[in-house]
Amino acid sequence: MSDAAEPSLEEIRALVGEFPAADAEAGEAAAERQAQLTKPAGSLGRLEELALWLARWQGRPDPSMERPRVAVFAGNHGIAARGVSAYPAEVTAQMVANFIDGGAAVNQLSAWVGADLRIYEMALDQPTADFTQGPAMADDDCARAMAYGMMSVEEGFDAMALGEMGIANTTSAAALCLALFGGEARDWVGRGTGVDEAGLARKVEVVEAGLAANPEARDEPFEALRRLGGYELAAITGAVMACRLARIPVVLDGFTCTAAAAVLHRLDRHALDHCLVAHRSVEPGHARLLAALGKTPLLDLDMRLGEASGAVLALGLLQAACACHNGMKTFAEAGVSGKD
Ligand SMILES: O=C(O)c1ccc[n+]([C@@H]2O[C@H](COP(=O)([O-])O)[C@@H](O)[C@H]2O)c1
Ligand SMILES: Cc1cc2nc[nH]c2cc1C
Repeated sequence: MSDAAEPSLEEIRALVGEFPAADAEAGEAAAERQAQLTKPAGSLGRLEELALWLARWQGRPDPSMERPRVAVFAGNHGIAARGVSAYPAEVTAQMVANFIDGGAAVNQLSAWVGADLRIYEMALDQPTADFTQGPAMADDDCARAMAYGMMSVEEGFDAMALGEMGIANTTSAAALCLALFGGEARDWVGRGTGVDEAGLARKVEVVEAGLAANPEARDEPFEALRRLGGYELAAITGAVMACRLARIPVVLDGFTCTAAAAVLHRLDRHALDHCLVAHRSVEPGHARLLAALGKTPLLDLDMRLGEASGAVLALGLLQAACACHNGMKTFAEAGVSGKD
């Protein structure tokens, strides 16, 4: 039974219909300034696009990246017991301890960009159910995880970088993508933390068994999330929604994080307009997913770590885009001759 204070999945789903559009006026004002900056038109390439995208979603002609937040959600998965990861399930909690202690890659990268890093640990001692046997989450557990992710979003941040930690979650993400976008299990499955050939074959089997046990996952995106996702994935879906409602730009990390956000794309193809994908993960399903979403990642650094590492790197590029956009002189200010 769902508590009166806790929203149901239906109530959360209804929020998609309330998603605001970007601020076109702020975008136009930013574009007008950009056209006057001391560079050949378009010569800063995607840095120019990034500045305009930030301006539209922040609703200001001078986009800011002084206050970025990083949110990493951690959860455990019942399917971890099926030998689908190169690492044991205990690593999820051990890495959370490492994040809190400051010893992980995401800590160093967050310090490098000056981001506020938050770790959200989600009932690590209670993994989701094994989705080869039925739904991973009950309705109210999934709704609660989504609401938890939504609550991580506070006003006052310039952008939100999202990421996850959860042993076995690349298998969950693969099953989710198969339910959302179709194809074959092998199209969405990869080596994750580094499984061998036998591990890869087990991942394919587990994804196929998951879809066989949860045929309803193909019918509706939130059902796919509930049946095949995990707590950290549901929290990411919720955080992406809350950012959209607050018009906070989002930077998505790798395959697992993008898969969680993709649930919303299947409900509304403009639902992820406030999101950019930081990098293309080595996980082969990520390229396929990016194509399905029509998103071009910013970076391709052969990374496959997760924990928001790629997303935080991309925050650095957003800061560079803002520095140029706000700090450069115009042709008139600098006394540089324009195009003939
Ligand atoms: O998101 C990605 O692109 C990604 C690719 C490979 C591994 N990961 C991370 O590794 C864990 C999942 O890998 P696995 O092999 O346990 O499914 C999880 O903690 C993720 O953060 C993440
Ligand atoms: C060590 C380790 C660190 C991680 N960070 C995110 N996912 C991870 C998976 C493992 C195995």
